[in-house]
Amino acid sequence: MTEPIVELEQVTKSYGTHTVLKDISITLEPGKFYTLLGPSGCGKTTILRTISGFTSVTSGNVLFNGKRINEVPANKRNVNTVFQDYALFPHMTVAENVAFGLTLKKMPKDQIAERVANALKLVQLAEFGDRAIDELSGGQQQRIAIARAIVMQPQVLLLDEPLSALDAKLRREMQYELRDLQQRLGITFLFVTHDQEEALAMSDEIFVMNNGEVLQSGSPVDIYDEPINHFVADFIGESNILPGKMMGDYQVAFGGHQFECADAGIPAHEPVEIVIRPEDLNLTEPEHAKLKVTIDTQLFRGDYYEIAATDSLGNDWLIHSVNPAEDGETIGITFRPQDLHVMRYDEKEEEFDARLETYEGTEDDDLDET
Ligand SMILES: Nc1ncnc2c1ncn2[C@@H]1O[C@H](COP(=O)(O)OP(=O)(O)OP(=O)(O)O)[C@@H](O)[C@H]1O
Repeated sequence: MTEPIVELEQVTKSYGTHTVLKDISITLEPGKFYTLLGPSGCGKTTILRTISGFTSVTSGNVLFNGKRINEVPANKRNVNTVFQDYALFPHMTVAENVAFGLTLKKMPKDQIAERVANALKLVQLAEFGDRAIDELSGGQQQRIAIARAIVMQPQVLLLDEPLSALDAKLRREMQYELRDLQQRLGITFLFVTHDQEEALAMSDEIFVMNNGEVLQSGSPVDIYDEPINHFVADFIGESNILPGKMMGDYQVAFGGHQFECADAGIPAHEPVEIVIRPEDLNLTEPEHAKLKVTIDTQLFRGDYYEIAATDSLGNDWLIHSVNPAEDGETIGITFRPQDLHVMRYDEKEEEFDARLETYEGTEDDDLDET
């Protein structure tokens, strides 16, 4: 494994009796794009602040290149932050804004000019150095805030919801740009968002947080396909989450029937939850499927129909289908066993990872659609 650049070891942060970070352990490797994803107030910004040095930790360690930096002041850490509101100085030009940190460090003027020009080029605003800040669009201001951070040549760039003030289209463009910039610079980005689509699109690795804890970490695909619990399954993408019962390895019961699945290592008869993504469900004639649902309503979403339906036990279902259905119609739904994911109640990430590792690849690849 590559040597980590930043590590949080069992970091806890409390304000009085209010604990906002609970035993956080995360590792960042050089040159990767990481995202902290979670709802408002879950502690994302506080994690950034413990790394940048603007907040002290109550217990635990913050390491940078293997060295403990708990007591190292913010200005001595090789980390820069891009803030949500950009925090640009309105009375300075673009170039003066970008140069600000280097001027404070008393770097020679010609070197500053060269570094500023490079940074502006990297964010595609090479010609904008003499502009006033209020002559820039929101997206351009956003890029200047990034230029001001990268001009310092940090080893780690922290980005606190940097795209939240932009409209949807610009936000998408900036997602490409930021990802591209991270790859060109080759430095570690730790990006904060509460937007799951943004996290899935941009990250090498996501830390899903709730209530001061990291619930799950992994690649976007792993987290989407194998969420650890109800919160993660619900927060990331759209899901059908139903109560069920494990019947033995690769067998699970829910909705009044037993199904093959790709999950194992869970005791028989244990109550579990089932996740099936709406896009993994197929509509068929009722006689061709164990599960039958009645269509409640549907919305045309451009490239698919989003269909809301209910099964005979009263469970709600969300189905994405390229073909429309008819309101009130009873239809069958099928899915592939490998698209059904079983979650244990209260399983910890280490137990979940160990179980996946033991059983991964041992499932029968010839499982039939049910
Ligand atoms: N200086 C402080 N004093 C007391 N409580 C604080 C302080 N800073 C943050 N908190 C609390 O810590 C919790 C986590 O806040 P934090 O800003 O890290 O959340 P967040 O996930 O970044 O939220 P958002 O997405 O809304 O920015 C919140 O309950 C917040 O009220």
